[in-house]
Amino acid sequence: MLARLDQPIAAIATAPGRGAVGIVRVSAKSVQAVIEAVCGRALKPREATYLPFRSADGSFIDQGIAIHFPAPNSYTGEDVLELQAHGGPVVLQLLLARCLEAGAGMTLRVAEPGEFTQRAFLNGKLDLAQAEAIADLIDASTEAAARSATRSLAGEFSREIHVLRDALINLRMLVEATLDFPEEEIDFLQKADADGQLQRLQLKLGEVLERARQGALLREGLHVVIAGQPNAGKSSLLNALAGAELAIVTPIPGTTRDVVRQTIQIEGVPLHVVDTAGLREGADQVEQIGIERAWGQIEKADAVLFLHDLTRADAPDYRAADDAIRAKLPEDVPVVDVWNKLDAQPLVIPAQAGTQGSLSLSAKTGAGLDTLRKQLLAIAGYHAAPEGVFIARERHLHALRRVDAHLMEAAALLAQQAQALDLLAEELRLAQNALNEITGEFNADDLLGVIFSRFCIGK
Ligand SMILES: Nc1nc2c(c(=O)[nH]1)N(C=O)[C@@H](CNc1ccc(C(=O)N[C@@H](CCC(=O)O)C(=O)O)cc1)CN2
Ligand SMILES: Nc1nc2c(ncn2[C@@H]2O[C@H](COP(=O)(O)OP(=O)(O)OP(=O)(O)O)[C@@H](O)[C@H]2O)c(=O)[nH]1
Repeated sequence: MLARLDQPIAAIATAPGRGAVGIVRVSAKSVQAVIEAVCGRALKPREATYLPFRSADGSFIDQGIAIHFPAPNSYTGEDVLELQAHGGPVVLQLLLARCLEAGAGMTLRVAEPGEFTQRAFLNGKLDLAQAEAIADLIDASTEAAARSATRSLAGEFSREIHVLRDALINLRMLVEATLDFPEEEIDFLQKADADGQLQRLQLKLGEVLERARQGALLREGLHVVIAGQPNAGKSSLLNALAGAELAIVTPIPGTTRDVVRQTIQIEGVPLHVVDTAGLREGADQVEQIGIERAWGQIEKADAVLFLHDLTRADAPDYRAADDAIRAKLPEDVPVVDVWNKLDAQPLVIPAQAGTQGSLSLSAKTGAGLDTLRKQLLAIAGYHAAPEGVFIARERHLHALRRVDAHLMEAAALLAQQAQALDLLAEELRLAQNALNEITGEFNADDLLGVIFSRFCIGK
């Protein structure tokens, strides 16, 4: 692996397919050999030069722009050459092949996915959270997700983590110093307000965790399943939410036989909506498979919109069939009772106990859709002002929750009048490790450096 990290790499940096401009990038200890062979002249550092890209036989592959980013001032921190050509798949493949040929002497190879960014991380250009934010920015499905990824990329998330880490290091210094001078122990910790420090740290961690949770929501989105009896208007609701005719709508019960998916957004939160086959007994074989798939989707959902037909709300057999469905809904998935066709039957239906609420709307006219959208955001727990959110991943949330658990342990130990100072120290150490996982900084010397620089050990 390490040897591979030393190898020069090249790749087409732009999306596959046709485009106005396409870029081939080379990163190596030195890209001079490739510059000489392909550009046929020296390049001024970090300056765009318009020139022909040359084949080995001297013919031109394309006329384009070349930029040399001398190490270490480049995206990867290595020597980087960028060739900006016309964006055709064939011309870019030819240019890449030409670079590989020109760099054969230094074993230039095609980069693996993420390898340029991995080098940027290893060369200290970015930390791990920032590197992940680059991928999240590229994958963002809404503007809010993209903006919060940019904030993480700019280091906002990492800065919050560093603030937590610095406070944690201070506390660890206190505890570890107390360990070294046991006769002063309790006094020392009390005087330095170790309790207060820990409490403030926990409070701050709670805030960061909440912001990260909002960011993770922007990244992952919410999986919502529309379920209910045939003809309740499930496909109509999907279409109304999406603002497009995606699913087939007919008055014939059992129209939707397979799941239909669509990602829409509410205030920037991606919503993965699934329309399912109507749930009923005595369906034919194909419909039955659709119904089984519907239940499979319901079990995996973050929320279920249980759709009912308001015009049939008074029919005992209709209510009985709804009750049968309700009895089978998983307990741990939030359910919203949605009474549809409000335009045809203007009735207000009492809230169903034990659900995330009940509302009525018309998929046909759109009345009540806004209330539903707000309800979905509330279930997701999304309430952030988008400018305060930074993108985060499940991995980050997991690490932050582990930090939280270690700090709770530490608080419990501290409350026991420091009878187990070494255990307390260990909990704080584990908390810091979990924090460091987020930014990818695992270096134990960090802590030692700070301790030694601030404490006079000989004293
Ligand atoms: N043409 C082009 N556009 C691009 C990229 C690229 O590689 N090429 N990027 C890549 O994905 C992104 C920009 N990322 C970059 C990050 C750092 C440096 C760079 O030269 N850094 C130096 C100098 C910094 C400075 O002058 O402030 C350094 O870090 O020392 C360049 C691009 C998006 N746009
Ligand atoms: N008046 C009125 N009719 C509606 C409304 N929503 C849906 N419908 C009608 O109800 C019928 C069934 O709608 P669909 O959206 O196909 O219902 P579904 O629940 O997907 O049906 P299945 O595919 O059978 O499960 C169609 O004739 C729709 O036009 C509404 O808000 N008001």
